[in-house]
Amino acid sequence: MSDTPKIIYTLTDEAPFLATASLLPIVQAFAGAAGIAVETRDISLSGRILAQFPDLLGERAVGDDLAELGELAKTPEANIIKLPNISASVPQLKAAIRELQAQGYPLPEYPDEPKDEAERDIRARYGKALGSAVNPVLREGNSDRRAPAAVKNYARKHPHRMGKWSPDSKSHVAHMDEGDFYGSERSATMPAGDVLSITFHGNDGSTKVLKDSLKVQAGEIVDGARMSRKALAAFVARQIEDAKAQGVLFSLHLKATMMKVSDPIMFGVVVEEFYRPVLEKHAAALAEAGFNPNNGIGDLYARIQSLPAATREAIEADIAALYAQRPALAMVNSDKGITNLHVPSDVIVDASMPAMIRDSGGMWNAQGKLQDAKAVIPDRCYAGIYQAVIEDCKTNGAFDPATMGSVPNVGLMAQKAEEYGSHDKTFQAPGDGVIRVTNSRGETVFEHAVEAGDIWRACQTKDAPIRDWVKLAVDRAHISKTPAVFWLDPARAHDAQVIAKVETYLKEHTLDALDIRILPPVEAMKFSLERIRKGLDTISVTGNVLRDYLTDLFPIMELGTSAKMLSIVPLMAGGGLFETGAGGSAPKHVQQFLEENYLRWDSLGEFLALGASLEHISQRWLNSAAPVLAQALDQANGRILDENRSPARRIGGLDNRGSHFYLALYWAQALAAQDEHAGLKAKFAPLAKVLSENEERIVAELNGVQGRPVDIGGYYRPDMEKVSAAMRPSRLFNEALAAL
Ligand SMILES: NC(=O)C1=CN([C@@H]2O[C@H](COP(=O)(O)OP(=O)(O)OC[C@H]3O[C@@H](n4cnc5c(N)ncnc54)[C@H](OP(=O)(O)O)[C@@H]3O)[C@@H](O)[C@H]2O)C=CC1
Ligand SMILES: O=C(O)CCC(=O)C(=O)O
Ligand SMILES: [Mg+2]
Repeated sequence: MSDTPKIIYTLTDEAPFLATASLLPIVQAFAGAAGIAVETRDISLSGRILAQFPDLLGERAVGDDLAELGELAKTPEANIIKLPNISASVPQLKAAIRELQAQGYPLPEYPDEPKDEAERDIRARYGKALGSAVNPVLREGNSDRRAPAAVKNYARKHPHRMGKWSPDSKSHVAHMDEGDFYGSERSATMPAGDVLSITFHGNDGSTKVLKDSLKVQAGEIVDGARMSRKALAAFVARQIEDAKAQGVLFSLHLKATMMKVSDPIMFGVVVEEFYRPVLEKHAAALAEAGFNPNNGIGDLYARIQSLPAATREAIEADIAALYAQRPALAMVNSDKGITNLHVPSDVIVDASMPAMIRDSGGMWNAQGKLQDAKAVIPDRCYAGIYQAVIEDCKTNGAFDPATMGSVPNVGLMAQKAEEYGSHDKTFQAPGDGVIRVTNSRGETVFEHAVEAGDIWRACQTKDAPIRDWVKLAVDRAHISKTPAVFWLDPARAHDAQVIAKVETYLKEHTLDALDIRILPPVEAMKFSLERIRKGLDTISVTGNVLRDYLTDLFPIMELGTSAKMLSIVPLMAGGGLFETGAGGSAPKHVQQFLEENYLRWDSLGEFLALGASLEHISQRWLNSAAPVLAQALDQANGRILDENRSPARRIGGLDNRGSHFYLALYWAQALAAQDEHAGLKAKFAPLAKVLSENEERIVAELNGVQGRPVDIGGYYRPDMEKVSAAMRPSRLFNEALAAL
């Protein structure tokens, strides 16, 4: 371990990046005064794209910061604060490439259909920046996400608005009953380290190696599952009819960002079914334009611009006519006519389903009104949990943030666990036949019959992360004296293997006085909901996907947003990764900022992550200032909540910048008031004085800039100087910090 503690603060995208321009100078000033270095690393989408092309960029080449942090995460030195970043869909990736090209970076076009080796190389490099490319690299530990007591108490005292639920709501979840991943899953625990191969054997006698040299460890769980394309298409066709018959909105909820290979294909199947008559009629023209349904109907509108006007108009007219026959689509932006099927990354299940449940079970229709909706979540593995919440709300009404209990989460995610690590093992069957997994002796581990176009995927879950996850769950149950439920389904092949391990590893711990259960997800949901309505807490101990889903669902119901969560990843090598909240990059916030110079991003998640990072330093390094700094920050966070210094949603009040000023003010005041560390006291007393005396002037300077459009020179790679100027408009405040 080095002598000087260091925090790595990540530069990401969109609203969190803008917020960083204002918050980071404060963090650097305060931490610096305590002898803690704060460095930055760029893991933004644009930074990750540029890092793939050092050979083309000459002097403008940038380092691969993400790869560096991925290595750091495997060491005890790691102390990383990770803000949310864009997990890009193909349309977002292309937009970022266009912007970088316009800024003079000589990047190649994204090849949709690579024609030769050079284009395959370019596509592979861009592929590294696609989808959820950051989190799996950094997450060398399991996750511990919860609402800190101060935040939960605040939410109870100041409950956010929840939509009313009617027992007559027609909203519901629709899932497949056969032909999905759930129904076909096979799973095996490896008796010894081995090297596996995945091969397609066609009914016509052909064979194709899909993946070889797949290393597995002793005790590792390996699964395979298949989604039938035909069954999916037939299911979707029935749901379109049913939505029309019931008069509800049709909506699709997937995770095309994180499940970057399988889910865009499923998205494409739904787009094809919904628009089938038009796509069939104009098949030749659309092929010529290069339309790919996996990129959404937005891709069609973009592509047909290249077609002759008459063809384009005919296609547009046919789509308009089709809408009259189809059920209404849920909208992402009704003012702009952007539907649920426009872009695969616009509706992301972890955030979209909680938003629907928070809003009375409705989604937005084309008239900008809430309407009951059918939520299509094709696979059965997790769809049922949302239906359980919907049924509960129909029976018992909306949840009440003023009285409801809490469901914190301990999530298995280390080392690319489960589905979220499956991208490099996900394939579309090249023909009818069998996909077989074999070991190094040529024996079959398991196999699936497939038809052309089926999605087949394998997942890996290593043993050490499972053992660590069980320990983390037991520790949390002890610390918080709360029942803990493992959400595992014995009827699912993978879960059955995990249950066996959980039962083994639970024996390593003292479980006296603990209430620990293993329940299938729907039962676990019902159990937790029953308790939450009584104001009781229940720890959810889940696999990677449910970790993602539940850490948006419960915080959004309990706190209004997942941004206010503490999200800690105790890294298995001893370091710490501190994520901010569980939510995303909130692109809506950037739009508001550009139009009216008002940023409503709430950085509470960053404040909490910083506190956890400082506590980590206190435990690992000999630094007498860190615990004092952490404690003072905790007090400041409490005051931010109590005195309502968080950003308001609408222009006029305090925004992100104003809330950062109050953080600095309260933090400095707490440091000036303490007597544990004389050096810090002496350093911060003058700052506390200047900020207190000038509170009104500084707030006026910060709020005075609101109301006019602002230019930051780019969306994916804004101009740092312009961003900094926009986000730090108070000279007085800047000078006070600089004087520290
Ligand atoms: N960890 C990560 O890196 C993650 C990244 N993402 C990425 O984020 C982008 C958007 O994803 P999406 O699913 O829309 O989810 P978001 O969490 O970005 O947005 C959903 C809504 O949550 C609320 N919200 C989230 N964070 C804050 C905050 N700090 N302050 C105030 N409100 C907040 C807002 O709701 P309201 O309007 O109701 O106030 C927002 O519109 C995508 O590019 C996605 O890939 C998504 C999840 C995690
Ligand atoms: O990596 C991503 O794309 C999203 C991560 C996420 O939603 C989560 O971990 O909660
Ligand atoms: Mg999530």
